[in-house]
Amino acid sequence: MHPNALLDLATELVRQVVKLDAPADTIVSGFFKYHRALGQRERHALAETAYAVLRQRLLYVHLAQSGSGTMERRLTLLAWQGTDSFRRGAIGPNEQKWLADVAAIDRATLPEKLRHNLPDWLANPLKAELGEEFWPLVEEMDKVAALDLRVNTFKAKREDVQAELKEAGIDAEITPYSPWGLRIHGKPALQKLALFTRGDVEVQDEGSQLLAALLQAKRGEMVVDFCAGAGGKTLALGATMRNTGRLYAFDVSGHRLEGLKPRLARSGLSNVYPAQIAHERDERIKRLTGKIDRVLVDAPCSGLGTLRRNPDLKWRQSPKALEELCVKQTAILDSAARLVKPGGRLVYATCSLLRRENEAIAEAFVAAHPDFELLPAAATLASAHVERAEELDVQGYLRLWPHRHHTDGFFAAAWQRKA
Ligand SMILES: C[S@@+](CC[C@H](N)C(=O)[O-])C[C@H]1O[C@@H](n2cnc3c(N)ncnc32)[C@H](O)[C@@H]1O
Repeated sequence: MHPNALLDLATELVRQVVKLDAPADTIVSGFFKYHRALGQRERHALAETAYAVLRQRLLYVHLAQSGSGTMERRLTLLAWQGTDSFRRGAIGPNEQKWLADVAAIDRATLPEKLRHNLPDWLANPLKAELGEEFWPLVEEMDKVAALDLRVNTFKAKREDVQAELKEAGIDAEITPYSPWGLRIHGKPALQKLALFTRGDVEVQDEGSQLLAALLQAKRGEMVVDFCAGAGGKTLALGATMRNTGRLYAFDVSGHRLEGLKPRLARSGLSNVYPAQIAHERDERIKRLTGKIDRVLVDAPCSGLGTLRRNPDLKWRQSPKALEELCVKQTAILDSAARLVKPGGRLVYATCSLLRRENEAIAEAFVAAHPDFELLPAAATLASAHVERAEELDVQGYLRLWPHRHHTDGFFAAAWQRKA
């Protein structure tokens, strides 16, 4: 495609994502469905440019106050993630000069807000939580996440999958913590590989894999994945259960549960029972009261731990939405806890970085439920063959940070119901 035409398309995509009226990944995939002729490298340049605008939106909007052309074109030129020669081929001397002038600005002299590119309601609690580590987190969240795979150990061995990927020209390293993980840098097309279609691997961030390790569902048990969605964690739990016992996958969204079906078919698991529920107090759930060995609550949350992949969330979430989520999290956790039998295990997890959705919810839960006692994360994870588990534990909770662990941000608390 001619550079001018590609830049125009990139500008159009940026125009759509900065409206912030829908999730960026939905907009990007819809855009590519419409523009089918775009090649792999062109798609990559366009998507990464749109994401770069979202990551550093405050900075780019500030810099784009100068220059000419539409605001979206200026943002696109500033954030361009394709080759530089391509960008040069699409612009005239005036834009060239403007870009050079902007590049000469010393970013370190800019106000703090333009350097961290976060709304105050998010920057302030993170600074309070992390102190000097706030800036390494900011830096890490501006990076593109690596691609993590979870090996389906019900079907395959990690070293065999690694060798098969190597044969396909893909270098995959063993993840530092998860006993089932492989990490790939770059974005090779995996969907057509035999090991993907036959269900030997699933794409899953190492952090998500560690939540399944914390629940440690075993052979023959009754297990509930209370907020199963498209079943990323369900599949990991089914594999640790070695396809035995009974694993209920609940969610209020039938659409999300639909997404589980093809993955389940690939996985070879037949112990999973997906069911759409109306809400967390659904009659179907009540029948399971006190009968379940292990319950996972992968709660709906702000998703702010996934900013590397979903940078639009920092602009689309709000303090009000956060408060509503916290009410929901408390209600779901309360209902899910009723299912756990004496001696059974409950795990509450989010992919949020904020205390408000994490420690605060967990602390309020134990205050209201003295029959649940914390299972310290380090020892619990170590017993599930997680390497260097002590690095993941903060005050007994699993706490994953992008800049410390190179995973998405996650929180999880595991409790045992007293017998
Ligand atoms: C963080 S996502 C789950 C992701 C999923 N566990 C995975 O690994 O792919 C949270 C899910 O909670 C679901 N949810 C929201 N309210 C719920 C409720 N009251 N009861 C059960 N699930 C609920 C949402 O539909 C969403 O799929």
